[in-house]
Amino acid sequence: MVELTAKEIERLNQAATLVRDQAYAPHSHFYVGAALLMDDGEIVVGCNVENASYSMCLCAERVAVSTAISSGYRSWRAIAIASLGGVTPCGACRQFLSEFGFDLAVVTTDVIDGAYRIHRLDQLLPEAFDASHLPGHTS
Ligand SMILES: O=c1ccn([C@H]2C[C@H](O)[C@@H](CO)O2)c(=O)[nH]1
Ligand SMILES: [Zn+2]
Repeated sequence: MVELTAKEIERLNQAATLVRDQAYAPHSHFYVGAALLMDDGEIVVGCNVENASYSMCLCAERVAVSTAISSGYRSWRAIAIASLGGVTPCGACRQFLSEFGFDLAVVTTDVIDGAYRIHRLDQLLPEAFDASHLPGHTS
């Protein structure tokens, strides 16, 4: 399991909770913030972005990952997700996150009282499909 210090967890939860205020969620009114902890200690955030064409809604986790990739990052140690109830990522986001490694700490935080749980991505996505299943893959 990725080791996180209490300070790192606090910084991540704060960043995820703060960016949640930027969420664009006029349809569901379910506001989510996500924060990724980079290997260099930087934090990259994202919030959910909804659309009147519901299937186009973007989850906070995928926005954060896409922002990190666009900023030149390729790996990170942890993600915190702040929401009402401290929900775990949807199936699509579990798959999206898994592209960058299964040894990821997933911190799910309830914005009401700050209570959080720490999971590991491979626990949230057992028997995952990944690049090793593709034809021509070696190793
Ligand atoms: O882990 C989650 C779960 C849901 N949502 C968003 C998607 C949609 O905008 C709204 C309701 O599903 O919440 C996230 O961003 N992350
Ligand atoms: Zn999702």
